[in-house]
Amino acid sequence: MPDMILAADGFKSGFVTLVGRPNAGKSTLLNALMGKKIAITSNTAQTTRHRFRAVLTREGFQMIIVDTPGLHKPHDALGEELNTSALKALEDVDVAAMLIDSSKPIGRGDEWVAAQLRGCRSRKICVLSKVDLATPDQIAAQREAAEGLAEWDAMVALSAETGYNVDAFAEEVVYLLPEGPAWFPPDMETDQPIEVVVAEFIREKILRTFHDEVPHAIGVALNEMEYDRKKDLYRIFAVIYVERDSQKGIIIGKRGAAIKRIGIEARADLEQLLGCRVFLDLSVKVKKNWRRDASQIRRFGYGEGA
Ligand SMILES: Nc1nc2c(ncn2[C@@H]2O[C@H](COP(=O)(O)OP(=O)(O)OP(=O)(O)O)[C@@H](O)[C@H]2O)c(=O)[nH]1
Repeated sequence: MPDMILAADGFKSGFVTLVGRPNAGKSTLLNALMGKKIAITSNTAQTTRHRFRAVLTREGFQMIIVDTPGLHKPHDALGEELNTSALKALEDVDVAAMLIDSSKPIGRGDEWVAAQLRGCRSRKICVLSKVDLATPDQIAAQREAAEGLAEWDAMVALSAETGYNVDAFAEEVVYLLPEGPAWFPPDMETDQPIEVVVAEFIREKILRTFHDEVPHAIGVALNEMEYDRKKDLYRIFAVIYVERDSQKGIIIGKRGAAIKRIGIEARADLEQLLGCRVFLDLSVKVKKNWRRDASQIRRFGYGEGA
């Protein structure tokens, strides 16, 4: 990275959080802002489990992005954990950006998220997401409806998928950030340990392969991850935890076909992430009710205090 002035008159820095109901497009926007894949995405709602920090440093600013899990009404212990961390993320951020899917009518979920936002002190940006899926009339109507939800400092209609207006969104965020120095080194892009990112990448492949068949019933733990310097190769041994024998069967598939495909896809992504060859060993274990036990959730590395 070239020399960069990281503390000077006019340098801006601060914390930004992306909120919105599950599937609104928060992780995709985070990846689009970063210009690379950092967060996992999928069609299954509530994909994001970690309070995740990404750091974007450019000439004149540093934004630290907290990608919150979708705010929603909890229905099990995992849900409660997610809600608590989402609400915590709203405190003490400089800018909160609420994503509203342009292609879907505003619903009670959006209203609920907006109500949480109204009470917080941060500056607020309304993001109308996924405009590539909506007609101009739909977007105009959404804009009008969204205006009544909170007192917005700015409103941006964008598509994280095509990249349309992602830069405009970044500019609005920077405009609203306070002046301050860079808090992190400019080449640092995430504060997650690499093991967590690796486990999340594997989980993403499973969610994408099975959609709603095994939605929240899986957790991924790494038993071992070691780098072989001589061979320039990572050896990764991961365990996929499920709640029931039937789920184990689904994940393994006929004669191991499903888990083999997951392994191949995850390995391709991991080789890109780690910049070297990867040997990936996946196994599946049944652990009943792990989702209902909050201490277990922490042990798996999800939620607060992980
Ligand atoms: N067409 C289109 N699809 C998008 C866009 N942004 C996100 N998506 C898709 O919408 C789905 C949900 O996106 P995510 O980024 O995972 O949503 P999220 O808000 O992080 O979801 P949670 O983790 O459940 O809170 C994924 O299938 C994305 O590919 C967009 O701008 N255009």
